[in-house]
Amino acid sequence: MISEMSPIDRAKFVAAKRAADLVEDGMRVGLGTGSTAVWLVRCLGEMVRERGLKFRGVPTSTRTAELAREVGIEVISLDEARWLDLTIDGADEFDGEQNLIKGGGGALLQEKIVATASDQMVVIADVGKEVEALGTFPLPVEVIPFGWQTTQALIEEMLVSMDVLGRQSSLRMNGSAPFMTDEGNHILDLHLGRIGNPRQMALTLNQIPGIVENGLFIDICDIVVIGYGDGRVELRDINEGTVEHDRLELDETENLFSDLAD
Ligand SMILES: O=C(CO)[C@H](O)[C@H](O)COP(=O)(O)O
Repeated sequence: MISEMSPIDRAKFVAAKRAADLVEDGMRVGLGTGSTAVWLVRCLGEMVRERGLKFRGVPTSTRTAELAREVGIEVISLDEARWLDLTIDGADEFDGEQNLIKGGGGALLQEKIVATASDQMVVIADVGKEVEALGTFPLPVEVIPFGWQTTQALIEEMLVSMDVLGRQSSLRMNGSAPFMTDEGNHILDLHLGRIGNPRQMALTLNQIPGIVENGLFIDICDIVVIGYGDGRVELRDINEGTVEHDRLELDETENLFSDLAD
């Protein structure tokens, strides 16, 4: 029931629900990873089952692929799709230019490949993800396991040369073992505090051997759909320069939530 949802979950849900309405018959759609993306996939599954929506989804992780199949979405690989109409995904942070930090769920590599192969990337996020400058959320960097400590040392040296204040990094763990991505890599989380020049940071990081990809998404996101705990939704389109306001009626949301929770 909606009353049992925390404001943050409600905010994630309404953003996901609004973004699901952007999916049209015949589209090839990238499906993100994370708790907000879970709502998206459930909403889309409901639209497939109840309204006969016909689209094909390209998941950005094995978790999302499993859920998508479970809710009745036709799943194809990126190579089958080749190019996508739309990707809808969550984010850990977004700034006023719609640059992002992603990878909190460890799926940044597939997420970046899929988003880059899309005509449009739509981010769904609760309002708490908006920041003035990226970097409060630790920046995830995917590294290959071979020599990861050397890669970590090179990253820390690079941060010193870039005069970045926060230079600490930590290997992401899953219990007592290093976290493994879908590609069998590790994640280093960089505790930077504030990233003054995200574009330069993204380019410089990717020049270090051993780094597969970093979680900075620069100039990739076209639309951000921001959800609020009271059911309000704001849709910002950076290319069109438009801002649209909407509100999901809580009764409607409540019904959807209890249906989808089943
Ligand atoms: O980048 C991601 C996964 O790699 C997620 O999109 C990001 O972590 C946001 O997750 P959530 O919707 O659970 O807050």
